[in-house]
Amino acid sequence: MISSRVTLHRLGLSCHYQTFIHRGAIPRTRSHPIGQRRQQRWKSYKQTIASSEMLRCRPESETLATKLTSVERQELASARKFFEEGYEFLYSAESFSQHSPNTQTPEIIVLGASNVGKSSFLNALIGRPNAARVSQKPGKTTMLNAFAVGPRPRLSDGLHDKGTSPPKHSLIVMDSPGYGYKSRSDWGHAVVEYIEKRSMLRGAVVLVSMEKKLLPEDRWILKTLAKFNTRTIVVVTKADKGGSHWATTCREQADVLRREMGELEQRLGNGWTKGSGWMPDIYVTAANMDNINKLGNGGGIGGVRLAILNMAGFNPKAEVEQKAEAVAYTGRIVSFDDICWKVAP
Ligand SMILES: Nc1nc2c(ncn2[C@@H]2O[C@H](COP(=O)(O)OP(=O)(O)OP(=O)(O)O)[C@@H](O)[C@H]2O)c(=O)[nH]1
Ligand SMILES: [Mg+2]
Repeated sequence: MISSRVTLHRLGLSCHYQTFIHRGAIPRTRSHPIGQRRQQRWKSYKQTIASSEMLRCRPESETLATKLTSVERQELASARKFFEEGYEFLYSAESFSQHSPNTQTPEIIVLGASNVGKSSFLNALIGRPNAARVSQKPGKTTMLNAFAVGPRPRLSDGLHDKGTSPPKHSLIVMDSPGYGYKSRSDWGHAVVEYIEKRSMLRGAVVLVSMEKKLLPEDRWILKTLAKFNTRTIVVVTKADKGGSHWATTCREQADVLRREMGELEQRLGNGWTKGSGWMPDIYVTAANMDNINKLGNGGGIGGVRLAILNMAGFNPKAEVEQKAEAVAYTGRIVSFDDICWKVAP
């Protein structure tokens, strides 16, 4: 077994050990030496996950946590600022016809089995532990719930619909009911119609629990996304439940997912390809994401924020790169502070 110190070293992570102890997040048993040893391992493991903003399984990569360049660090900070800027709950919809019309704001949808952590993920994304309701019992979210997030966009005249009030936020994130155990029987219809017809949908984030093997429903949702050529990011959740083998299990899970998406690409041949239809980097998140302050960043949520912004058409990278390298940029600059979205293709 890899010792905790080696694990930390290999992942290139900083140590937030003291912070955890002071916050009382970890019960301490001083008297029993074996108990102490076990506890020590657990602490190291928790801090390993908690202290990385960018936990992702990259194809052919040994490590899960990428050592960040200063540009990437700035991008992560920009993405965080975007998502934590503010949010508003918009509406709940049971069927496609109940969605509010939207011709301006990019949307993304969070999908996954019941209890996989979709609502917790949304809360972690926007840094608001209580925005979407979370429960230990499967079947908590029963409708598609729309949340507007991010800064107020500055729209040029051509982009703003006349006669409507301008949107207050730049992106809509749709929480969804889970499939599988305790889900509504007509779940599939409402979600498939949304994926097929929602014109402002820019992509989906599919959550898969590290605890479970890929479910038939996971395969089905990936196939549906592929069929309608919807850009897809996959996130493995609950990595904290994997014990000392969490990294290996996440990597194996990521390989299975990549193989599945690669086969769909071959079978459908409709342009849903690696890198543009489905993303080969698979992100890993972990632990108590419903309590953001306890964990700091909810595992690799930073990297997912960035991936979502790219998927939705925002481009914090251009701004960061331009600042970092101070080069003359002749293309269109999408500034983060004064964010506006790329014109839809
Ligand atoms: N250990 C651990 N628990 C998590 C994680 N993410 C979420 N949970 C817990 O998993 C349970 C389900 O979380 P939800 O966010 O409600 O899951 P959901 O996918 O929205 O569930 P439904 O709405 O019922 O489909 C809650 O008790 C969460 O606290 C995680 O990364 N690690
Ligand atoms: Mg939910």
